[in-house]
Amino acid sequence: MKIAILGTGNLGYSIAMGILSQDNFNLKNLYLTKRNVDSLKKWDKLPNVKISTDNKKAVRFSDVIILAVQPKQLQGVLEEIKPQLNLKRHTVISVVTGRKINEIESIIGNEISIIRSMPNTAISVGQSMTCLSANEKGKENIEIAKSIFNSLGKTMCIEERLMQAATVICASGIAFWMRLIRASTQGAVQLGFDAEEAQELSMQTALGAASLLLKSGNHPEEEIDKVTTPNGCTIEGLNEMEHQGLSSSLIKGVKASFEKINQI
Ligand SMILES: NC(=O)C1=CN([C@@H]2O[C@H](COP(=O)(O)OP(=O)(O)OC[C@H]3O[C@@H](n4cnc5c(N)ncnc54)[C@H](OP(=O)(O)O)[C@@H]3O)[C@@H](O)[C@H]2O)C=CC1
Ligand SMILES: O=C(O)[C@@H]1CCC=N1
Repeated sequence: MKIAILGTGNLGYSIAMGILSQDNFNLKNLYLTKRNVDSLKKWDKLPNVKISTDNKKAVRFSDVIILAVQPKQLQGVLEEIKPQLNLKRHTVISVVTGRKINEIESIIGNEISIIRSMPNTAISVGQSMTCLSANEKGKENIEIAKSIFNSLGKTMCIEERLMQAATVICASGIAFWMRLIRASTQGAVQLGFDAEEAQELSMQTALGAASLLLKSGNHPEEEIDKVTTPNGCTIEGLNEMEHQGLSSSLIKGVKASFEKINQI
């Protein structure tokens, strides 16, 4: 596969990390662009990686174009690469928040494959939850996007109207879960663990909770019932958390994030 990432910032870099660290990724060429390429220099010597400021050249040498610039930068990049795009050859994948497929089509046309994708930064370690939706032409090439993102985590094809919600739950969501892990770590330190031990306990417990639900297919409350011994310490802690608004504050945070995304 010949892939270009236009805008190798936080997310683009994470995608590149994921691609380059997968042994079985079918990669022929990875073109990485940004305006100041200093932060990408460490990859300069890899035989199948090209670092450049030249978006047009990156498009000419690639089949799959991943757009990972900030929302306000997208229009300029699309206008710049439009003359290089080949309707039959290229698949354009945008990870840009809040920019709809029809906005992209209004610049590069609707005869080219356009896929909107929402991964998260765990893509760097092959554990992203990535949502995908496509324009009519892109539906023919959705397997290309699936094969990229399935090798870097899991994918779900969704209706485009849900893409903003997916951004909050999965892309912003990773920050929400990190903050919960940090809060649990702080609790563990208060109970006597040193910081490093505390973080390890929190991280593995979070991983265990998610793995248990994924593998068993059970509802969280079914698993919670197995932990809450009657009159025990777990229900005491859980109820206090709920009195303080744990679920409510999470839901309100998700809603606030969703309201903001519609203004981006
Ligand atoms: N960060 C995240 O976790 C997630 C981000 N997203 C979305 O992904 C996109 C990127 O986000 P993020 O990585 O955080 O942002 P960054 O600002 O870190 O990355 C954007 C990159 O684009 C580069 N860039 C800007 N203009 C151009 C240009 N004309 N040509 C080539 N490169 C350019 C910038 O580098 P330079 O200035 O050197 O050119 C920068 O490295 C955004 O739309 C964001 O909403 C989606 C999901 C998760
Ligand atoms: O915070 C943001 O706007 C972007 C989108 C999701 C993650 N980062």
